[in-house]
Amino acid sequence: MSKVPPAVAAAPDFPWGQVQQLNYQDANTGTIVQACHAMIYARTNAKFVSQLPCKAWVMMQMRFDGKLGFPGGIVSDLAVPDATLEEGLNRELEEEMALDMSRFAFNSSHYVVSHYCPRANLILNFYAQEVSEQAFKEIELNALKAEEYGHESLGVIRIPLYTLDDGHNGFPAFLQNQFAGTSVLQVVIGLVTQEIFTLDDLSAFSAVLPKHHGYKRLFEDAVRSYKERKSGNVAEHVEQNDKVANSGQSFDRPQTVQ
Ligand SMILES: O=c1[nH]cnc2c1ncn2[C@@H]1O[C@H](COP(=O)(O)OP(=O)(O)O)[C@@H](O)[C@H]1O
Repeated sequence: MSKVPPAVAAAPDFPWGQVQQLNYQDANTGTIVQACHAMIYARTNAKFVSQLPCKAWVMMQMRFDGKLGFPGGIVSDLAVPDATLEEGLNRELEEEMALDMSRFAFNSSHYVVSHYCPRANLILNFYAQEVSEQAFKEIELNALKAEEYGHESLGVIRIPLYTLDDGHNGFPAFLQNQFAGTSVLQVVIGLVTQEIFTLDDLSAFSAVLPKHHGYKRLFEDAVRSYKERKSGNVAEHVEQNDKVANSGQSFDRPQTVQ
């Protein structure tokens, strides 16, 4: 029988201070390893134990490594060399969650933000898609039938977006889990850009949000550039259903978005 390795201390925090935001074009034309992750959510009037408004159902998953993350994965080992990020994301979601591509395929209109992490030499792209409550429940149930269920993914979860009377249990306690990659940053960016939480709502959780250098700036930059892009007030351009293929250009100096 193999010996169980001793438990080691928690992995160091994600190096927020080094992480840079990229614009969509730079992310989509890079040759650096890319990962895409997706937030699927439904707005709801449902209440937790008939009392606390849930605001929305937002899906994450328990990963094989014991951390929470959004469904998705590495996409730059694309089976089809010129495939777009969204094609890679959709392939991952089909494998990981058996997501029905005839109804819920992601495209560039769902794009939210990209971050480059020099330490891992990895670009992390983030998408969000709203579905109906009914569709959300179907997606949850269907995820149990996915090829990777029980391997890469140990099951989808809903984020508890309410706070219990003690002021800690619910969302504040949830934020104290361990999160893969940039996913805790993506949680707050997703909630605010998708207008599930306002900035005021979020400020109530400041005591339990990461305090590390760079984290707050990354959050603010992401929200600002998302809003500018959606209002059409920015040079960066993400057209629905466009086909920006990996161009094979080198990509050694990612640019931050101003
Ligand atoms: O939800 C997420 N958001 C942002 N980064 C993540 C998330 N989940 C995993 N990561 C990071 O992305 C990288 C690839 O992740 P993942 O394990 O999903 O891909 P893979 O299953 O294709 O290997 C890892 O470095 C991990 O830290």
